[in-house]
Amino acid sequence: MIRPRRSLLFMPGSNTRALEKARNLPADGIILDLEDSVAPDAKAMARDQIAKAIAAGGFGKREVLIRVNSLDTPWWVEDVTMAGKARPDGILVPKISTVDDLNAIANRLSDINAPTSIRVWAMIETARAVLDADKLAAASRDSETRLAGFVFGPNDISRETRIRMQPGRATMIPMITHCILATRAHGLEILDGPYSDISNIDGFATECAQGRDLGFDGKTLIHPSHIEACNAIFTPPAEEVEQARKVIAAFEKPENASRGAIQLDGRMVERLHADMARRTIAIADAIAAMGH
Ligand SMILES: CC(C)(COP(=O)(O)OP(=O)(O)OC[C@H]1O[C@@H](n2cnc3c(N)ncnc32)[C@H](O)[C@@H]1OP(=O)(O)O)[C@@H](O)C(=O)NCCC(=O)NCCSC(=O)C[C@H](O)C(=O)O
Ligand SMILES: [Mg+2]
Repeated sequence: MIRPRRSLLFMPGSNTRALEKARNLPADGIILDLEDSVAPDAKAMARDQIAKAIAAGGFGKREVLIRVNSLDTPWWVEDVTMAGKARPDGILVPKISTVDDLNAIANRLSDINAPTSIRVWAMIETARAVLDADKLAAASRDSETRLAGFVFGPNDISRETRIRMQPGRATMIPMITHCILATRAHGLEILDGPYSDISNIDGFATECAQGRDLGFDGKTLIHPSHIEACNAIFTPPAEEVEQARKVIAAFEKPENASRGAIQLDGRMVERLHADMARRTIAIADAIAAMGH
């Protein structure tokens, strides 16, 4: 089943107001954070608050992820244990670098008999993770890892590598493309990292459209004011959906049953375009079902 992931909004697990607001925001998903946005002395409180928020429900069709702390911290075991019991749709694990990291998360989830419905998302935000993106994505073939996809983390990549984050992202495009190829080679999803310049709505929209064109399935966000533009940019336009329906209808005609390529409105279309069209329609239908 295709699930729209145009917009996934991060919020600090320690921010009661944000957790409350999340129930009514038109994001496709929310990421309840225990990592960077939560101070060390607020980790326990945030963990408790997230568990209570998920138990209270009210997030509707929004996908709910918990971002736990990374494996090199004293908090991750308690974070994953809470998440396994709280039963979000998934957990997002920062600074995954090796398949052993993925296995450590899988083992903890298995030790606490966490339901298999809880999927794992890996943040790709270390140099090692980018270099080994294919190996990490290949680990999804072992269902024990529960790996559903990647989230690109430009801030940590910049911190570790000293590669600068610049408007237009020329410095980061090679690694973004490398990560996107790795996910697609193994049938995974991948979400773009957040845009920090909250008030620069034009800059945000430009980066969002670039992320879509590079092949991301959606974008992670840090502020509610980014949700609407993000949803609009990652929604297939009506004319694209209409064209997709025409392509499918054309190949369903009896006279085209044995043809691999046909002419439609002056353009060549092949059966691979019908496959792409079916995906466009599926995602458009899934977005319509979200109701926002
Ligand atoms: C950045 C913020 C701290 C700004 O917060 P604030 O100053 O309160 O913003 P506003 O006054 O503009 O807020 C207006 C209203 O919207 C609510 N709000 C704000 N942000 C969120 C949110 N993320 N989710 C839900 N609701 C939100 C405020 O409560 C206000 O509501 P109201 O009271 O009704 O007026 C803040 O936006 C924030 O904390 N954002 C998330 C930060 C975060 O999670 N960071 C971690 C993810 S990014 C990352 O980790 C990078 C990655 O790992 C990498 O390496 O690249
Ligand atoms: Mg990060």
